[in-house]
This record gives sequence, structure tokens and C-alpha cells, in this order.
Amino acid sequence: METRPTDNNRTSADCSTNGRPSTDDNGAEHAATCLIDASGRRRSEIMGTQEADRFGYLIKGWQRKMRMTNGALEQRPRYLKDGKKYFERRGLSGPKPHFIWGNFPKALSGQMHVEMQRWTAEYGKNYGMFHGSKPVLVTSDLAVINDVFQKQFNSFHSRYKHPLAPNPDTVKEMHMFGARGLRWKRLRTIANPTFSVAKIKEMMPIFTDSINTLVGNLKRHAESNKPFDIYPYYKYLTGDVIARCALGQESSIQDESNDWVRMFNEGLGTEFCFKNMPVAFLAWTFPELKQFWRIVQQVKDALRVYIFRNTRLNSIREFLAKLRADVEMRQLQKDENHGKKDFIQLFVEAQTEEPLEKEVTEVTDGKLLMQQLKISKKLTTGEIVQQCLLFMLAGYDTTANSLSYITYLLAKHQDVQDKLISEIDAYCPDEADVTYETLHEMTYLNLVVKEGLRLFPLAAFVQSRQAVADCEVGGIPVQKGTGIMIDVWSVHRNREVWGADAEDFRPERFESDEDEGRPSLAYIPFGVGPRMCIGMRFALLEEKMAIVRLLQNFRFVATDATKLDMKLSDPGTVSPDEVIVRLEPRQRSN
Ligand code: HEM
Repeated sequence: METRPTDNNRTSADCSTNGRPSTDDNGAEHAATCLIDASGRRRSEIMGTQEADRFGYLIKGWQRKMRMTNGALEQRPRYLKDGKKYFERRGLSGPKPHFIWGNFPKALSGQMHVEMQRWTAEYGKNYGMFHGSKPVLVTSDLAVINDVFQKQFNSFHSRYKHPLAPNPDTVKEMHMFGARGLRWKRLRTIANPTFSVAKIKEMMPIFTDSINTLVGNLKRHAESNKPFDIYPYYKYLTGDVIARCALGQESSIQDESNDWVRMFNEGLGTEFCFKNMPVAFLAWTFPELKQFWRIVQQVKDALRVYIFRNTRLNSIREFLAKLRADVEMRQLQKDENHGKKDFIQLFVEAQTEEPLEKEVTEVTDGKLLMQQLKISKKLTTGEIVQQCLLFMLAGYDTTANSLSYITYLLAKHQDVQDKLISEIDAYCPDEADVTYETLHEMTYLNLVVKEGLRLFPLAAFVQSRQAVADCEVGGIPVQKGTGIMIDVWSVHRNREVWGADAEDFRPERFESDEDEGRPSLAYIPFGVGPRMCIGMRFALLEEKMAIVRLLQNFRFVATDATKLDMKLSDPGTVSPDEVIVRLEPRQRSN
């Protein structure tokens, strides 16, 4: 494992990788030791290289070029003056950055998926943009995706981090999604068995029970024959399922006021845009002032919670407090045999008596030989709380959104729905027939779900990485600290791969003869590589079971109000505003 240099007298050459300087927009201490110019003077005590350069430009008007010990002149990103050239020098074009906001607010607006597709069409499969002052490489190039997410994972084990995010190596409470390096490997390895086929089969009775309650709740809409928004019902369902599987809660879906879902609904789902999170956006623009932004954010949050009684923040706090109390209770009952087999229980059983001080604070910023890292299978209390929070988050709106898109598509394509209903009637006409094995055999169901996720890769924007070392991907030089994002919507709708009807809903395109020869990376709704979605099996099973049970009982019918307005919402998923449909009772209902 790479260690950080500590000798302040070293020159930049000591810190370079492949002849290029090592830069880090997060690792302030690391940067402090690296930012020494050829004459041996320190450029910055406290900042990452990219930040330091821009800061230098802003405040002191420092040199335009930094001399490297290999004799080459390397310009550092200074988006205020020549941000566009930063990517041009790397052979890439991209949208012109604003002199303060970079490519905000468009780049992270509610319509980000639309904007990125437009940019990909204009600038090509690889282009550069700026989140504030931070350079981000956007790609829909399968060779680059392969390099970043699979082949060179050792240099891309970190997600693309927000400047105000806590240090993932040292912060006490951290979950798998935000962790990197050694800590990520440990958290992921401990969680992996929770999502094995055997474990997921054990959860099926919970899925069935919650889905049956949903079907019961929807019957009155079918009887009234009036259009209604089905999206909140899917959120009740997925919230209920994950609260039961992860936290061992009793089902509370029947009264449509699931406590956990209420907290989630209130806490999440706001549009991801400038006006909702000004401090977060400013931190991207001036990351060198991150301590200041943290204080501003804390003061703002405190005012919102205690003075303005902000529902959103209060709900998140309430949720975390409830979760922590549950985890602590389970720790006290660790040796009692209460028969619970939810995620909390599995994690509590993996917990160590001693805090993992050494391991948790181990620095994992830098290129790592991930396969060779040895991990201990232990968790701290803070990690258990965060892991459970993560699973609630990840298992809630993703699957609800996906179900909503499929409902919309089936309502709009009655021919596909007919075909699917025929398969359901043939394989599982009754509730008792809905088994893991039968669902596995239902090929058309599988194609429909796949095609829904192709057209609506709702979690595309969490498919990001951050370079932890200087490297080259698909022939493009990438500096340490650079963010990489996949434009999955463009990958999934690329006509060169999917044909002229790439924008159409046609599940048959996944039939084996047509699918043959298509690159596997052309379809990545759950991501790819070691950090791909851990909950894929869980989500697909829940979704398929829900679709089958719903179509055993109803038909989805489109009305004039059946439209799809989507926005990027706070957890990072693309969500529909609403999905208005009518339900028609089916003759065969049971
Ligand atoms: C249709 C539903 C879902 C979709 C489309 C989806 C998609 C994704 C995507 C695209 C990623 C990022 C992968 C990457 O960075 O390469 C991800 C990560 C993740 N997902 Fe899902 N997901 C879904 C459901 C779930 C569920 C139900 C759970 C858990 C119960 C879950 C847990 C996670 C976790 C923990 C990660 C982080 C993995 C890591 O960093 O190692 N997801 N998901």
C-alpha cells in the first residue's frame, strides 16, 4: 500500500507518479508535502494541488505554469481563466464553464440526465466539465468505462466525493457507499453474504406479505376505475420491504402510514438543484475554503432544525436516532436468541468488542493492490448504523422508481402487457405459484424488466469514481483527484449499439440471437466492476414479484394524464414526479 510522504523538504518529483505530479483535491496533508516547486519552495501548506493552483491564481496571481522536475511544463487547472483548456490539453472538448460556477447549475440540475445526453451528442463520448472548479471527465466510451470501473480499479476505488464529505478513511461513522480502499473492502466483504441467493430466498415471505398488502390497498382504485398516482404506493411497498429486511421492523404498510417511509419521504426526494443546496454548490466552487463552508452549513442546519423546524432535516435526524437506538438495543441483546435474521443482526454479529482504531484510521488514499489487502471481518457501532441507513436509502427509492417506470411503459404499450400477462397466466396464475424458480424461468418478464432499466437507468449518477492516482484511461491522461462520471443514459440509448429504435420500448431486443455480440458494458443499470450494486438480486426479485402479483390482479391502463416528468432528486436517482394510471381488475384475480 502507498504511504504518504512526510518529509516537507521533498520536491514535487518525490511525489510524482509516472513522471506527473501527484495531486489530490481532498488529501490536504498529502498536498501540503507535495506542493513544493522546483526551487524547493512550498506552494501551499493546506491545499490540494488543483485547489492550490486556483487559489494561488485568485489571491496572488501566481505563475501560470509549474515547472516539473522532468523538465516538462505542466499547466494546472485554473478554470477561472482557462478551464476549457484544461481538458483541451488532454485532447477533450466540453461545455464552456462559467467563470465562477464551472458548468453548474446545469451540470447538477434536476434535468442532469437530459443535459448530459445533450453534451455527449455535442462533444462526443468523452468530454470534460467542471463542477465548480473541479474537473470531471464524463464518459460513455466503453473502453474508458472498462479501464476506470474494472481494469484499473486499484486507482479508482474511491467514489467521486463532494468537497464537504468527511474523510472516508478516518471519520467514525461511514458506510460502504462512501468508503474507499481498505475500509470499503471490509464493509463490502462483510455485507456480501447478506445478498446471497440463499439469504434472499429467506426474505421472500416478507416480499410476498408486503406485496399482498399493496395489492389489497390498490383494489379500491381498481374498483373506482379512476386514474390515480401509483408512485407513492410503490414507495410504501419498497420502504416497508427494506425496513423489514434490514431493520427487522413490523410491517406498517396496511395503514399507508409507514413510519420509516414517512421519515424517508420527508427527508429525501427534494430536487437536486442550486437553490436547494447553495452551500454545497459553493463548496465545489471554492473547495479550498471547505472548513469555512462546513461551519456555514452547520450553522444553517442548526437554524433550520431549531428555529425553523425544517421537516426534512428533522426527519433525517429522527430516522438516525431511531436507527441508532435499534442498533444499540440489538447489541445489548446480542446473546439472546430472538430469532431475528435482518441486516442489523448480521452486522451486530460481525461486530468487534474493541474499536477498530488502527484499521479505520488507516489511510487508503492512493493506488492500492485491492486483491492483496487483508481485512478483518469486524464493524464498529457507527459503521453498523451507517450501513443500515445506506441499505434503507439504496433499497427504497431505486426499486420504487424502477417499478414506476415499468408501470408507465406497460400502460403505454398494451401489446407488451398482453404478452407478459400471457406468460404470467401460463407460469404462475396463482399467488402460490410465485416462487424463486418460476420467476427465474419467466423469460419475457426478465426482458421487460431489463428493457425498463435500459430506458430508465435511474441510478446512473451514482456511477462515479475519483482517481486516487495519476493514470491514463482509454488513452486519456487523468490527474489524481479528477472525478469520472458515466453518462449511462447515452450508453443505454446509443443507436450504434441498440439500433435505430434505441429510444423505443422493445423488450425483444434482449432475446438471445439479437443480443448476441452486443458488448456487455453497453448495459449497466447496476454499475460494473467490484463496486457494482450489491442489492441487484434483491431489487430484481422484489420488482419481478410485485409485477407478477399486480398483473395477476389488474391491468395498467394509460390515461391522458399518463406522462413522465422526471427530475434528479436528492438521493442521486432520477425519479418520476408522478405516474398516473388507471387499474382495471382482471377476471382471473385471486
Ligand atoms: C432497481 C434498483 C436498483 C438500481 C437500479 C441500483 C443501482 C445501483 C448503482 C448504479 C450503483 C452504483 C454502482 C457503481 O458505482 O458501479 C449502486 C450501488 C449500490 N447499491 Fe444499488 N441499485 C438498486 C437497488 C439496490 C438495493 C435494493 C440495495 C440494497 C438493499 C442497493 C444497495 C446498493 C449499495 C450498498 C451500493 C454501493 C455499493 C458499493 O459502493 O460497493 N441497491 N446501485
